[in-house]
Order: sequence, then structure tokens, then C-alpha cells
Amino acid sequence: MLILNSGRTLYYGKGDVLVYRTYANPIRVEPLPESSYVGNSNVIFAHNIKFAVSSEELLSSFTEGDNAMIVATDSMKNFILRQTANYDGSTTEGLLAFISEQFMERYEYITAIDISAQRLPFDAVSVPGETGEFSASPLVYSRGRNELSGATLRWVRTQGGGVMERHRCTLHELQLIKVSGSSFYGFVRDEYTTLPESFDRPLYIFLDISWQYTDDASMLDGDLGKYVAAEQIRDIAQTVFHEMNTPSIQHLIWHVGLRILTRFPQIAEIQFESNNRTWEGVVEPVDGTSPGVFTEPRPPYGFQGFSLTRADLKVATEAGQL
Ligand SMILES: O=c1[nH]c(=O)c2[nH]c(=O)[nH]c2[nH]1
Repeated sequence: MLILNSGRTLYYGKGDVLVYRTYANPIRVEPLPESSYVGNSNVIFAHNIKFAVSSEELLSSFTEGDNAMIVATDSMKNFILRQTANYDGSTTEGLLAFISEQFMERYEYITAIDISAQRLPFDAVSVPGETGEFSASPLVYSRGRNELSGATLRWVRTQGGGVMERHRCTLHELQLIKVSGSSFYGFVRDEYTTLPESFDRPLYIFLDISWQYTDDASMLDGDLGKYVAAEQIRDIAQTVFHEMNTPSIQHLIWHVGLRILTRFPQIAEIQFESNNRTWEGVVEPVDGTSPGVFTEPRPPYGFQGFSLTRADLKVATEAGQL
């Protein structure tokens, strides 16, 4: 939300700006112990962008109906589409920064911009070559329907021009089920408790993860080799969930956060929001791998929010938790 110096909320902009850029610069990242992901060809570099601007100069458009300073949101959409063609980088955050910088340069009275995007995933389909071996088609892509990565940036004008005031990189709605190897017991038991203790539950979680870098350059310039791909964050979360016998979602996200901070010194802080969607047992399995039948849990659902910084990694390391 963009706010003027007077404390008044004032912004306008365009949402659902769908930009399908082809042949952006490829991105490469180093593989991790938890992830075989090494990058993206960026043959399809597609985003759904939301863009909002603010300025004291826009006040009269609200209070007096004076449109003299109004850049039509239709023109904003055109600006975003055209400028995306000029972007020569390889990251979502870099694209958003580029658009914001260009817009502030073009419209000098704009003092703040909020811009966010979700990347629209397209995965190369696997096709047989002449020898019959399968490999990724460089031409045909399938629209991905899983978790979404994205970013949100806030830009403000200073005397030297537009600067990025804050950023948030995001992985949205990672949905993971662990069929065995999770428990939940030892919680408060009082006159309100009906939930039985569980020593092995089919834990289904939805995870939103966001993170901030210690320096902007690692995020904006994929060529520096320090970009953190949302796919790597996803793979770390999946691996930690696989490895750990978790006593709660609270403790699981603590460990996912510590692992991310361990792998990426360029990350300053991480935030989690998790949902508990644990399947409801209909036919309970006799033991770990015997058949069971489950159904969707009834509403309401539980959730957890938690953030970690590099100071937490230091404390956990000194405490021998890693
Ligand atoms: O991992 C969990 N944390 C909770 O706080 C909680 N509460 C609940 O009913 N089930 C769970 N599971």
C-alpha cells in the first residue's frame, strides 16, 4: 500500500498484466545437496504483473477530477509490455526493477512504485530424438500448475533517482504430503481438548515462503551466480520434510529455514506461513506402509507464521542443532 507524506493512502495501477516474453537470458545456478535444479533456459519468461504508482501530484485527480497527471492504467500496461522486450536480464526481480526504473525515469513526478509478479511456469515437454532417447523439447512447453514463484518490490524516488526500498521474493502454495513419519503430541490437554495425540499422521501442508537478500545485486543480476531460485527453496523444503521426523509444523519450518540460511549466505531473512491440511483418517493404516483411506479435513484449518534471520542460524549452530 502506497502512502503519501501526509499519511494518506493514494495509489492506482494495473493488475493481471500478462507478459509472455520469449528468449530472455538463461539463468544458471549451482546445484545444491538438496536440489538438482541448475537453472532455466528462459525460452518462456512469463509473468503476471501488478503495478501501482503514487505521488503527491496525483492528489487533485482524486479530489478535483483533474486527470492532467494521470498516466492511464492502459498506458501502464503498454509500458510494461514494451519495456519487457528491452529487459536483457534473467530474473523476475531484475525485470521488475527494470520496469520500475524506466517508469520513474519517464514520469518524473511519480515518487513511489509497488510492483509484484508471479512467474507463470512453462516446462519443456519430453520428446524422443532420432535415437529414441527422450530429451527436453526446445520448442514445446507445458503450462505448469504447481506452486508459483514471484517477487514484490517497493521503489521510492530520492534526489539521485529511484531506489529499491524493500523487496520480497516468494514461493506460493507449495503443497506437500508426507504419508508417514510425522507426529503431534505433548500439547496442552485441558477441558477444551478433543484432538487425540498422534504418533504417525499423514501430514499435508501448504507452505508460503518468502525471503530477502543481504544485497540487492545478487538478486537483480543472475550473472553474478548468487541468485536464489524459488525451485531451490522448494527443493530444500521438500528434502527437509523428507528427512525429518517432525513433532509439529512449527518445528518443521524452523528446520527448513535453518537449512535455507545454511545453503545461502546471501539470504538475510526468511518468512513462512504454513497451513495444516492433514488428511482425515477414514480407514486407518495398521502400520506405516499398510493401506489407508483418507479424506479432506473439514474446515477450519490451522496455520503458523514464523520468520528467521541469520542470527537464528548462529544460535542454532552454537546450540548444536545442526
Ligand atoms: O503441527 C501442528 N501444530 C499445531 O499447532 C497443531 N494444532 C493442531 O490441532 N494440530 C497441529 N499440528
